[in-house]
Amino acid sequence: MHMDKTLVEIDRLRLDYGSVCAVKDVSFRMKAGEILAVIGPNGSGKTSTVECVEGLRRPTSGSVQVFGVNPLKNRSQVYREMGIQLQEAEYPDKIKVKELCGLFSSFYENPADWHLLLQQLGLGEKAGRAVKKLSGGEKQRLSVLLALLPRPRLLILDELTTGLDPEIRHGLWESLRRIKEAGTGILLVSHYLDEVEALADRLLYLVNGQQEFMGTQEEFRAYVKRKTQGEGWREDMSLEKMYLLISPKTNVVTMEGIL
Ligand SMILES: Nc1ncnc2c1ncn2[C@@H]1O[C@H](COP(=O)(O)OP(=O)(O)OP(=O)(O)O)[C@@H](O)[C@H]1O
Repeated sequence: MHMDKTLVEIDRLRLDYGSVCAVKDVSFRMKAGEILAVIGPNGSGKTSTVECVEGLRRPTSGSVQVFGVNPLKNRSQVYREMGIQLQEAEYPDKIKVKELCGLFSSFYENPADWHLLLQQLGLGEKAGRAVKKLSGGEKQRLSVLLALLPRPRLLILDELTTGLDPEIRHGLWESLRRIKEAGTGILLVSHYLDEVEALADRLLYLVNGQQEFMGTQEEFRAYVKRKTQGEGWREDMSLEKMYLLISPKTNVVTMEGIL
């Protein structure tokens, strides 16, 4: 296994979209066999950061290395060992689940067994169904399956379990733990902090493109306690409660003036 290997190394990443600075000064390393969760409010730069890792965006400054190379310049090499969960992929109207699995498998030299993955993800019965006709949760699971086909060393998941029922969510978490134990690094973008709490070894917390915190869940606990100076603090707080305690307050819509 590649347990001791650095998978991702980001140094002082900055990404501007014209006059908008989406990512300001982000630096971290990610190792094989760890789950790193990227958290933060809407628009805080999570997807932009991850897209730099995927080699889809050119950093304005700073450097990004994946498997020791620049993912922008070596995309095909990197993609052989990177699995990306595509959120809003459009597929031909009539393509069936099994056809899509076969097609994606043909991209890789040694793909994972998609028949087995279909069973494991509870999609065994849907092999002959048109992808367009799957439910939201089924499409979501199919996107995870496609990301696993390259037997990735690095798996990138954006909003993994949106729209999934509790049983399937928990089943997926268990699968991810096994995948991690086998040495795959998982970069997880999520607003579901119960999911992050259950899975992540380390957290990258972004606010306005700035890296506010990077460290383990234990370290995050200490960080929140320090930052709030104990105000509103409780020792048994969930990650979500801690997050709410320190997150920038946004306007709350009330029904006054609407009704
Ligand atoms: N293609 C683009 N062109 C211009 N601005 C963009 C573009 N993509 C993102 N942005 C802006 O960059 C900032 C960061 O966006 P990004 O999508 O990385 O945030 P995010 O943390 O992933 O948000 P969310 O939680 O809503 O998915 C936001 O202000 C967003 O409006």
